[in-house]
Amino acid sequence: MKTFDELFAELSERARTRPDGSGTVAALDAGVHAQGKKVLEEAGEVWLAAEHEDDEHLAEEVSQLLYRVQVLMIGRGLSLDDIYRYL
Ligand SMILES: N=c1c2ncn([C@@H]3O[C@H](COP(=O)(O)OP(=O)(O)OP(=O)(O)O)[C@@H](O)[C@H]3O)c2ncn1[C@@H]1O[C@H](COP(=O)(O)O)[C@@H](O)[C@H]1O
Repeated sequence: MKTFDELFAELSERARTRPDGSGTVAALDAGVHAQGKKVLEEAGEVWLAAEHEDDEHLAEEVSQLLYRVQVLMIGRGLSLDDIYRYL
């Protein structure tokens, strides 16, 4: 189990060290267009799960959306503070 900030730190480290076999490195290399499509895809799955699935399934979909948003943020070079100053 990890928090939003801990996942962001882990993904930032993946971006920095680029370990073999990392899905995050592949997602970053795919570029902002592919990253944005993933965000939209996961957002749609969250919406559908909220309407039709149980809490467990919904929570899993939300976790995937958060992951995809973090990949897009790191791809564009945004930090957590860049976001938090608007919350
Ligand atoms: N939290 C996640 C996470 N959430 C979602 N995903 C990716 O998103 C996929 C699920 O999304 P989809 O529904 O689009 O499934 P899919 O279409 O079969 O996936 P793709 O073929 O598009 O990859 C998963 O198979 C993962 O590839 C994640 N990949 C990694 N993490 C975490 O990120 C960290 C770094 O991971 P690596 O970079 O892979 O080492 C680790 O802590 C992981 O647990």
